[in-house]
Amino acid sequence: MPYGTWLRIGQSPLRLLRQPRFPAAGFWHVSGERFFASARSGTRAFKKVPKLRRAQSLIGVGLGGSVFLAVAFSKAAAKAGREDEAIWASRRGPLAWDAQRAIEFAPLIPCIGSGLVAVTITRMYPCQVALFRVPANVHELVALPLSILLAFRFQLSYDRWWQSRQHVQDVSINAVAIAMSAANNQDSMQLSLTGKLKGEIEENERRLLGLLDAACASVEFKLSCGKPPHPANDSHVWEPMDAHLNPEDAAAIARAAHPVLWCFDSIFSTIHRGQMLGAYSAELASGMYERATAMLTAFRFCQMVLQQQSPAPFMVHLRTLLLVFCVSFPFTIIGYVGPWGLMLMQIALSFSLLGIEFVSRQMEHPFGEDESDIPLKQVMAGTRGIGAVLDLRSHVACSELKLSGHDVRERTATPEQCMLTFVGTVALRSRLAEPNEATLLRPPPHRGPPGYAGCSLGPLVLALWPRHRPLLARRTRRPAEGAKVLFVGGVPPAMSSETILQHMERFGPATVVKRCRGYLYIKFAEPAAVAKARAAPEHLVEGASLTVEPALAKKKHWYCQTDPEYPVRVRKLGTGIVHIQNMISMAMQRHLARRVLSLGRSPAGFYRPSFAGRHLKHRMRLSTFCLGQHWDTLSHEYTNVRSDSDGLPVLSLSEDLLDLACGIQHDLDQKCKKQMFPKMRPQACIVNHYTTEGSLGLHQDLDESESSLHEGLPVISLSLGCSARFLFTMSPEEEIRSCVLKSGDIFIFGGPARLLHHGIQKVFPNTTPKKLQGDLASLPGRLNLTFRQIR
Ligand SMILES: O=C(O)CCC(=O)C(=O)O
Ligand SMILES: [Fe+2]
Repeated sequence: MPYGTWLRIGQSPLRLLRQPRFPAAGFWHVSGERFFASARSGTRAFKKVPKLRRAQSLIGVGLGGSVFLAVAFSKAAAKAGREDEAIWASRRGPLAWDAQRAIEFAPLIPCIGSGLVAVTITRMYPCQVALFRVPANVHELVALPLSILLAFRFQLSYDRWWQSRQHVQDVSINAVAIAMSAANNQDSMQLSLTGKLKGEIEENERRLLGLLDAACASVEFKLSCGKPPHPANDSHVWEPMDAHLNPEDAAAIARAAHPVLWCFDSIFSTIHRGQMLGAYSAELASGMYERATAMLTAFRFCQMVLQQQSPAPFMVHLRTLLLVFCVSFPFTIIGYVGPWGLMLMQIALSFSLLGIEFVSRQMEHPFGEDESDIPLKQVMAGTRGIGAVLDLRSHVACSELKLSGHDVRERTATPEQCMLTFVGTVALRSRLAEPNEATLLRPPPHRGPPGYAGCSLGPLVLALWPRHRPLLARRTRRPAEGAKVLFVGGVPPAMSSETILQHMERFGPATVVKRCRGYLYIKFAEPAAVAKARAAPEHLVEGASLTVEPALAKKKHWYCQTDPEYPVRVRKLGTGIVHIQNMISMAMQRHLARRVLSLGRSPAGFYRPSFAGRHLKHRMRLSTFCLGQHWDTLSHEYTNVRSDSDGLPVLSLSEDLLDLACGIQHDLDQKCKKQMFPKMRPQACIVNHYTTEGSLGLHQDLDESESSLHEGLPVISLSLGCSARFLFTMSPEEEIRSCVLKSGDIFIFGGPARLLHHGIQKVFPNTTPKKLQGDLASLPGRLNLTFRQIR
């Protein structure tokens, strides 16, 4: 049909075509008509519009050139070993033609089919194409719900993949942590125990290590459904599930209907037995139980992901819309673009929309044999090695460990140091394949106590390099006077200071500087004696295990943040409400963490309080202990003894903590250049510990004296460890606001906001700063210290 006829015939039905309904139809509209015309009448149409032809050629060359450049860049990146940039050229890229390609083209086939039908129609009935067109508005109506569903689907599947990956990691990390807690404790026990009991404890520890190893192997087996992983996800070393189990356990796991549950059941009973044998303190055991429960929870999550598909109504609806949209698309643009353009657009649209759906489907099943599936064996391999590494340690006495050729034999080490040295060695040997785990287990960089110097390479090298000795001395920043004083915690109320002094004098001449409830300070004549006392594996006095750490030097404001990585920011959240981000230095945070741990472990340490509900007593979702004055959660009074639990005298509030609270107020005033709150001198400090399941309902701190409340003396709250969402409001009728309190943050409320309603809604797991993880390893979660003046 000649070109003129086409236009003439097209007057009535094809008038529609002139109204650009499809995006960018203006340009393509003309070109499409001319293309169809040219198909019938040779190249006449193009000859008439040479500019248009040039433009089309330029666009073609531009697109082709971009693809060529992208591929060339990817190839160059692949050659340079930059796998992350080699997307197009990699064996997972869209241009790969083997089964490794990450994107499937198969779903394009039906869509290409409908494109071909549309092209055939335009060829056969060029004058009637308008009759076959689906109005663009219909497509727009379908496009909106479709894009919402696709975005939702993609996000959820990606989260599902990523969360599963994290949960697999959690299984592995918690297994390592339990193994290390057990072995670390075992080390200190070994030195004080002999005979049958020691044998039983050792046997129990070996069993626990074997069970943890079997738990990891059985979790892998269950999640991979026994199928071998993709070669890229395989691990070099993979022993059978029962490789480290004793013969009875090996037989039992073979018989067990559900080996994973059997392993966890046995892990729980082994921890319990360790506790019965006296190998693990209640706190240590409860930490281990918590980690074992976290492992089980993580496994359960992965199992749910394995078994649970996305709900059918959602999937059916999404895919129906998708199919309707993609298959009918060529009939919307029919007549607007030429056959080639139509096919290209159809392929591009189907590829992008179906691509989202099929990528989502791949991620929805994160366990399997595909390369993009979670590398279960690789994640677990590092953990499975840990049993052997810990076993190995028992053959290598800590005092003989050599760290990268530097003999540290001269340094007598505490179990804590041994652990750090050991972990350092493990990391150096790269026994833990996973970079995350190695980072997690790496000892925190040396900052504080000089005794740690033997445990990390940096200070050791500095110490051996004379030019840098002054630098090292500065980093330890403990004045000579402070270095002679030792803080002794865990002191039972009935134990006399003389008895403790007698015990300590074996390290050097000493005097008692100050005796408080629950702890005391000893001053030695020589700083070396402090190091010796700290290096002793245990301080058992009249059956009580005392904890020691160097006392803090009294240096003004040394607790303040100086690290530019953590900028201090004062946020005024309302009249009388201030949040100071990152106020407390990492050195102080570590010191506080150790102090809280040592006090919390003593007899008057952490307990789980209850509060009186209307009919029943409820247990609070946190553990607590008080310093200075005890806050009775049942009678809501401050007392000198723990009247709502064991009746023990409350631990004293040490002067350094008191100074800290006063210093914080002083510093805040300096920063804000005015007095922010009436001056408060704390008489009580409540120390709370929240696990990641912990929370504290909205409440007011009302139990201080009327005058304290009336004057608006502030409550100062200091956070350590995991971050938490803190809720607050002036009255329950008003909007509840929230802020995230991170480790080292201070929250103060006082003045007109003294009766603020506040609480902790959620503790975010795995948010403890890396440098603090080592100190809080046996008490993961969040710590909070609130200072208040009672009278
Ligand atoms: O943990 C916190 O941040 C709040 C503690 C608290 O409100 C309290 O102990 O009264
Ligand atoms: Fe409170």
